[in-house]
Amino acid sequence: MTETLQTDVVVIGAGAVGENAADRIVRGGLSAVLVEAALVGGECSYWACMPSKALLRPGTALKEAQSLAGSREAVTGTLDAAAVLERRNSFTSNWDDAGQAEWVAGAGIELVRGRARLTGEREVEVAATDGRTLRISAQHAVVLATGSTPSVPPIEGLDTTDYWGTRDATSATEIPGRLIVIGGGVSGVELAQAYARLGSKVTVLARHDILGSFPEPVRALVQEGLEADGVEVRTSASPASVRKSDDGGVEVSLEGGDTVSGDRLLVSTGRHPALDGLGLEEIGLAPKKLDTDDSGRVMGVDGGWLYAVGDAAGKVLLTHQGKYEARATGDVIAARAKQEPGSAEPAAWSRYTATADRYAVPQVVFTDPEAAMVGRTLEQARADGVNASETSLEIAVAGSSLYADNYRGWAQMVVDEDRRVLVGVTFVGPGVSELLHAATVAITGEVPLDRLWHAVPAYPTISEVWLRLLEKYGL
Ligand SMILES: Cc1cc2nc3c(=O)[nH]c(=O)nc-3n(C[C@H](O)[C@H](O)[C@H](O)COP(=O)(O)OP(=O)(O)OC[C@H]3O[C@@H](n4cnc5c(N)ncnc54)[C@H](O)[C@@H]3O)c2cc1C
Ligand SMILES: NC(=O)c1ccc[n+]([C@@H]2O[C@H](COP(=O)([O-])OP(=O)(O)OC[C@H]3O[C@@H](n4cnc5c(N)ncnc54)[C@H](O)[C@@H]3O)[C@@H](O)[C@H]2O)c1
Repeated sequence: MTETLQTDVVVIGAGAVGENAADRIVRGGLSAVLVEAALVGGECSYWACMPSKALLRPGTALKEAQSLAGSREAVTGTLDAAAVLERRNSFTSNWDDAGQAEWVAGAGIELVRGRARLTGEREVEVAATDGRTLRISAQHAVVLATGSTPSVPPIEGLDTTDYWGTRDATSATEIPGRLIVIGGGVSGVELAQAYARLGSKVTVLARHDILGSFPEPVRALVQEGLEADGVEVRTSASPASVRKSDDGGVEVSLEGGDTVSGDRLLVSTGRHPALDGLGLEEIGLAPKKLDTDDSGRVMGVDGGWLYAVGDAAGKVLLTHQGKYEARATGDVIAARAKQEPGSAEPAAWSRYTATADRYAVPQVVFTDPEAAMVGRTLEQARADGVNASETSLEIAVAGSSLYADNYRGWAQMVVDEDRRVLVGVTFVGPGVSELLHAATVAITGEVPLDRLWHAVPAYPTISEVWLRLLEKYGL
């Protein structure tokens, strides 16, 4: 049976990003239908951010207690893996999205459960989970918030071997004896450490180095942290083939001849926008990646009614940044519908653009030590034509020595010398994730270094490293 529905805006995908886009659209006075094929809340809530951080945090808390004389003596046991998994389950609401669906209803958004595809201009068809087919006409816009899909590397034998993706690793109910991780990116290192601390013997296979987008001192300290937990980190290790071993486990053969054996294989080799099966060809698009402007509008679509946000847009694959894009896009759709001034061609840094995507994206890698970076590295800044300098030092201040015995960390600031403002800041060390937002504010606000000098860090905190950086810079 086919039914028709009219609304102002259709949002496809109810991950964190789609939810936020629909919320802003409704707050802006328009109606919105939100279509979800699986769980409302998406990847981050059930298979990514929340469960992975829930798997990591108890190990870090234990390590923190062990890093101080006095509390160290009080810790006599090891992690209770079953209790960690149980706590993880509570953070995913046991993979039940009733609470999220309730929030959607409370926000005045109409939820349709099913798989959506574009069938023409402002037209969406949904194969609903209850068997109906819905044809939805959107008066103003359609927003793609369909997330991303794991990229599977062309490794011989992988298609016939049983392996874990990040979804399996974040929702697992058993701790493998020996875990092989292919991919030394953010997911790979976080999950490697989580499982090592839960009792697995872990080997990471990184094609080049781990955390390739971070400066070298970060990579070195995180690698040391992994190795301290017994993780074997093999860099410049390219898997050539994979096969099931005779003992029921898995064997990975590396280019050059070495073989690594394990009980489980985790493949975490990146993700790409989920655009397949969306009917983009119906409107003359067939991209691997969409081209969007800073308001989220997809370029090359007559009438400018199609938008993409979050992982689907493929600019920054991070929840907080996708939600930021969703706020800008939701607001601009509502404003354009009302022809509000400044919404047609919004200025950079207006509420209708996600300008920070280009200058000030913060990211934390929740390993122990943590790695935290915002903005550009020295190399990125120079490649962008910025007259950039770098100042870096080891984190060794009163606050860090109190935080942990034998504290080790490193900090770097990248300065645009022509404007004397920060364009990038990186920290690595225990507890540095909470330092990052100060850097994000300084970069986004383009705070002049001579004024930043007057932002005095409280004593004794790890933030004192800001003062040391500015002093070393020459202030
Ligand atoms: C292991 C792991 C850990 C991570 N940890 C972090 C972290 O700590 N911090 C961080 O910021 N980011 C983290 N990320 C990245 C983060 O998970 C993503 O950036 C975020 O989930 C993207 O949100 P989204 O709403 O764009 O997409 P998703 O959360 O993927 O949501 C998209 C939704 O669209 C639905 N959908 C797709 N196609 C259709 C269709 N045709 N019809 C209807 N519905 C459809 C899907 O079912 C899904 O629910 C992590 C990623 C991984 C893999
Ligand atoms: N804490 C966080 O914010 C967090 C945590 C996890 C994931 N994420 C995000 O989710 C996205 C996906 O994470 P990810 O770690 O899968 O992707 P990624 O792009 O960060 O890392 C993928 C890694 O796999 C490697 N790789 C690719 N093909 C390979 C092959 N054939 N053999 C060996 N190695 C190969 C790459 O060199 C890279 O190091 C990322 O954009 C990341 O930012 C964020």
